This record gives sequence, structure tokens and C-alpha cells, in this order.
Amino acid sequence: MEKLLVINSGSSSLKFKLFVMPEEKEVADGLVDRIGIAGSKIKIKYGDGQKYENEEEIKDHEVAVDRLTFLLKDLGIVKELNEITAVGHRVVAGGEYFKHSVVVDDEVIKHIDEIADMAPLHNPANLMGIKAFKEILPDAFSVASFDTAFHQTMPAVNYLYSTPYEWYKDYSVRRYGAHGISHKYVSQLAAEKLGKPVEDLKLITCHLGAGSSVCAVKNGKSFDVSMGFTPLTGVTMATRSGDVDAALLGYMMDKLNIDSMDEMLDILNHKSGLIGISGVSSDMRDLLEAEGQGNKRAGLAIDMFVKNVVKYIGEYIAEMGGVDGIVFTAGIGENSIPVRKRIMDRLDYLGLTYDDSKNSENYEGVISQPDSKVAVLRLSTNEELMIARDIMKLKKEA
Ligand SMILES: Nc1ncnc2c1ncn2[C@@H]1O[C@H](COP(=O)(O)OP(=O)(O)O)[C@@H](O)[C@H]1O
Ligand SMILES: CC(=O)OP(=O)(O)O
Ligand SMILES: [Mg+2]
Repeated sequence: MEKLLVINSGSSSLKFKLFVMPEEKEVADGLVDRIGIAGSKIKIKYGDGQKYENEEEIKDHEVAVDRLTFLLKDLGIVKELNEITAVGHRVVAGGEYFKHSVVVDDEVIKHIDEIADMAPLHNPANLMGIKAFKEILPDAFSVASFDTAFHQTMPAVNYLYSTPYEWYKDYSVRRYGAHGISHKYVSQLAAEKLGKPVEDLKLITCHLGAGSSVCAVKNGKSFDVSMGFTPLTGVTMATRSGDVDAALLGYMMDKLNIDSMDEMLDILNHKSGLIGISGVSSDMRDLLEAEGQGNKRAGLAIDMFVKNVVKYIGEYIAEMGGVDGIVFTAGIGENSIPVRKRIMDRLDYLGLTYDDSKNSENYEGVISQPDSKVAVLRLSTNEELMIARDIMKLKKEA
């Protein structure tokens, strides 16, 4: 029996789970939510149903790690931090370096840092977490699991951009995608719930959170994904623009008198998407509330998000030549009944029908009607469990 801690830094959150392995028992499950925006909150479930919840200012991921390590001891979840024998980290961009999870050493740290531009909102925070825990727990086995690894199975026709081929050959410019740990987990779970081997299914997994991506999972493998070279592209996100015409960068630099590309990318990464369109909030919960109070731009931002998800679903049905199941997961996908409803209502052309009583907050599994032409599932993702399993595998091999 041993205790493993898994750290999952998202763009707006830091999630963690403490597992007892090999039983896969979750001893603690925590979330630091709304990092860097008003109303940050820490929520931890631990022990036999105990809960800790506090609203406090969490300005960045570094503060989140500090609070987490303090609370693990303070709440008595561990007596001493060194009871934790391994720490696993979700890392978003692995580029061409990492095609599967690895034990962290200096070389790994160097490469994660080197390709930070491939996930500017994530890799620096991921690396900060890795280094912080190397200091706090120098003897713990340290593992990095990559969001991009699952997408390495994409065929060239889907991962290449229609740019000069030399960009790919000489500079590794291609679609890497993201959220792969989650897309892999929910596609396997969906197959289980549907009672069929994942190898026999065409699935579309919609990971909709602060960062959102839609993935075509054909025969258990990632076939195409909406995120690209970085997690900036694809559908409208909390603060990210999703797909835009590259030509508007130069055009707007001129109009706004901006002379640095970094500043432009900062606008596309941090000031666009739901917050950019609505001017209200980057958080879907706030937008739904504002829309209910008559805020038109909040409604428009939600409609654009929904349209983009519907568009990618349609694209992937065309690319795969059909679909057996559509999965909703992550912050919005799991928790927002109205957003799921708005997406599913746009898919009735597929003969998709859903069960209103199952399109609920906590229902785990198939939410479509038995006679629906396409199955729909609401599944809670568990990136942390996937990483914990990878730690065990790498420990065995070490
Ligand atoms: N009940 C809810 N209704 C609508 N949106 C929600 C709800 N709960 C969480 N969300 C959305 O989920 C997002 C966080 O998703 P999550 O997958 O946890 O984020 P991250 O991308 O940081 O990993 C928040 O920005 C919020 O918009
Ligand atoms: C890649 C990405 O966007 O991750 P997250 O949704 O966790 O921010
Ligand atoms: Mg996430």
C-alpha cells in the first residue's frame, strides 16, 4: 500500500487527488477553482465524507500549491508529507519529445521548459508544480503525464497544417492537441458503459471546461482533435479565442498600434473567448446567470460556444463517416445541464434524442433515449486516476 499524489493544473484551476494504490482508493480529492479571478475557492473532500471549503484569494498556481501542501497536513489528511511516495503531474504540451508518461529527471524538466510556447498557459504552471514538489518531497518518485501523448496516433492527414511541408519537417509544426489524458479516459469508460470494445466504436468526446476541446476517437485511438499546435485553437474557450484567421494578427497589430506578437497572443489567450465576447466573465456559470438577467452579449458568447462544439461534432462525423456515441465531460460538460441541452438540441438532425431526467447534475452514463440513433453520455473525467495508473506502471518498470 502506498500513497500517491496527483497534481492537475488547468488554466483556471488546480486539482489534486491523493490515492492509496494499488487499491485505487481516493483518500482526498481537492479543487482550487477560479485561480486568478474573483471568488477563488478551495474545496477538499477527504476521510470518510469530511469536507473543507474556503473562499480566499488565490492569485496563481504557486499560491495554490502552497495552500494545498499546508492543508494536507493541517487537515490531518497525512501526518507527514513524506508519507507520499510518488507525485504525478499533468503536463499539457509534450511536443515531439514525449509520446508517453515519463519519470521526471533534469532532462525532462529541460524539455518541458523548452516547449513552453506550445502551451503558454499551462507548461509554466505544470513545471512550477513539478519543481515545487521536487523540493518539498525530494525522495518521492516523480512522474509527468502529457496531454498530447494520446493524440500521437492521429494520421498525418489530420495532424498536418496546410503550410509548407518544411515547417513540419524542420520545425515540428503540427497539430498536437491537448486534454488527451481525459479524452482517453472517457472514451474507454464510454465503451464500457455501451458494452462494446472501444476498438469497434466511433466516438466524439467533448472535454468542455475553461479549456475546451472536441476529439474524434476512432477505434480507441485519437483520430482528430480541435486543439492545434497549442491549446489556443478549436472551439471558443473561457479566455481563449479558438480558431481565428491568422491574417487578423497583423491587421489588428496595425490598428491597435501593437508591435509585439507576444502581446497579440496574450489577447488571444487571455482576453478573448467567453470573456472577450461577453465582457462579463470567463466562467460559464456567470454567463448563464447574466444571460438569464437579459445580458445579450453573455447569451451571444454561450451561443458561439455551443455553435463551435456543434460544428466540430459535425466535422468529425464527416471525417469518421459516422458516430456511435458523443461524450460530455469536464467542468462545463459534466456540470451544465443547459449547455448540454443546447448542444444536444442542435443535433436532433442525427436522430439524437435524450432523456431529460438523466440529463441531470450527477447522472453518470448514457443520457440518450434507448432508441436514439446516437448514444450520448455524461461522464466524469478522471485525469488523476489515469496518471496514478501511469505512476504504478513506471514504478514497476523502474
Ligand atoms: N455548474 C456549472 N455550470 C456551468 N459551467 C460550469 C459549472 N461548473 C463549472 N463550470 C465551468 O467549468 C469551468 C472549469 O472547468 P474545468 O474542466 O474544471 O477547468 P480547467 O480547464 O481549469 O481544468 C469553469 O470555468 C466553469 O465555466
Ligand atoms: C489544455 C487545456 O486547455 O487544459 P485546461 O482545460 O485544463 O485548461
Ligand atoms: Mg482541465
